Amino acid sequence: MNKQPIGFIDSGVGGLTVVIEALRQLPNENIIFLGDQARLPYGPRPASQVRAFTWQMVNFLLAKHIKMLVIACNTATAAALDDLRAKLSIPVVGVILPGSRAALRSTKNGHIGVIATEGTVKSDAYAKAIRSKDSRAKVTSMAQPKFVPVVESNEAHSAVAKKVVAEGLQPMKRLGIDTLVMGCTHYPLLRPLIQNVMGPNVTLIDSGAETVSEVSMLLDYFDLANTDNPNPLREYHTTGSASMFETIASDWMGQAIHADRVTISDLPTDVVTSLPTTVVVASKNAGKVREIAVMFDKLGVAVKSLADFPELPSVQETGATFEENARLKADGYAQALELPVLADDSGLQVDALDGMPGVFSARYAGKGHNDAANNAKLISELSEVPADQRHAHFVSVLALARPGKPDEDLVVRGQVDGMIVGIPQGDNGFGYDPYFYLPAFGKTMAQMTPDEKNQVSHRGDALRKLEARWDGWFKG
Ligand SMILES: O=P(O)(O)OP(=O)(O)OP(=O)(O)OC[C@H]1O[C@@H](n2cnc3c(O)ncnc32)[C@H](O)[C@@H]1O
Ligand SMILES: [Mg+2]
Repeated sequence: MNKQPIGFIDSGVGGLTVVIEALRQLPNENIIFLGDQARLPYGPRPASQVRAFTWQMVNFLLAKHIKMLVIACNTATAAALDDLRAKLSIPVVGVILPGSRAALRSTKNGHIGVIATEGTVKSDAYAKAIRSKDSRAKVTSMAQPKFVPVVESNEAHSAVAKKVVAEGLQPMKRLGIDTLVMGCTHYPLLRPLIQNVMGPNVTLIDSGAETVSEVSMLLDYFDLANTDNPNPLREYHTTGSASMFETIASDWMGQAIHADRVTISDLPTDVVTSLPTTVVVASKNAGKVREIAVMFDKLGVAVKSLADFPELPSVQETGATFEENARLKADGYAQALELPVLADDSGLQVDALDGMPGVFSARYAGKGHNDAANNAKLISELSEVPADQRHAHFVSVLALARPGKPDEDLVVRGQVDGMIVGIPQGDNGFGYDPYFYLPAFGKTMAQMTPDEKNQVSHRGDALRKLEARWDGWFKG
């Protein structure tokens, strides 16, 4: 379960058609909406400018820690979806593909009409998406530049709207289409008028509603759904007039809506780096990566490990302390990958062995070392030491590094105390776990479930310290 909000953006109020559907289909989700009414309409603008505006809105939402982004705007989807997907690691959902799929499901004669803004029509995004699924489909697209201004000036129910819609759709009527995609999230507000002009034999496709079905599926797929939320968050922001937004939104959503104004100059111009959406755990030890991923999963941050970057040269662990090695690994990989990197350097310190194996824990057995060989050496070194004098400590030092800032790592240390037993017990965990006995729990670390281990272990201890500080460190 993930309690972070889902972010929705649109050029204006039109994207609320998607939000309304989200409220219906996903009532437990926290929702933040931003409409860029001050710079509306997006339709006639060059794609590069739409992309730049879209990024500003996205940055605003990233700073609010969204777990998924919905581009509730066809023009912005056509201009920016690929770019956003390439650079963000939260799932990004656009409106064009879901709308295209629905149109293909609906059409019987294979001729689909699309009405959209100039930008969307020019991009040919619907025709491309529809034909990529069915190359025989015939798609006729037409720009309707007057529809968005009618909706945004709260005229959707007026005689003006009726005239604009009737005139705009005349050429569409003669084509023999049986399905019409409302390829702009503003258009569903004009739905009765559009249906009236097109007649009962043409099925209207509301891309927004289809989009929410896709959102719902992705929430399940990425295990991001919020299943228990008695007081869901509903936040509405506009770069234009809050009262105008409130009037249209309240009328349309059938309830009083409160909106906040965000001035354009307050929209971040750079990609927000306050909290990353992906962290690379710089470890080749799968056991460690599994334990660390638990915390980031909870924070909604995607985790990659060195296994995802097989070409990367290894950083040598030449330090004399856990901290030195953790920093070497975190900094080395962060500079190479240009991503935030978390490294763990950890090990076992046995009092009777003067703190050995310590930083040599992974390679204690020397050449050809592995867990079994390391454990065998440990037991042989301790063969003369009585059971009640085998005090030992697991230590984990975590270093979090950002590219370009090697001197500013966030470093935390966790520890757990126990005893080394002569007979291994338990199959969980990794490394020295079957020999590390915790008297207070009456079992070894390898007899604990992953959850239990995380609650008592050196790494769990360090991760909790990291979690408490990492937000401030990133923003600082
Ligand atoms: O350096 P990376 O790639 O992260 O993986 P590694 O296994 O080499 O990791 P270290 O250099 O930090 O060495 C830590 C060793 O200490 C041991 N160790 C650390 N944490 C442990 C844990 O939670 N349970 C059991 N053994 C652990 C284990 O043998 C590890 O290989
Ligand atoms: Mg190592």
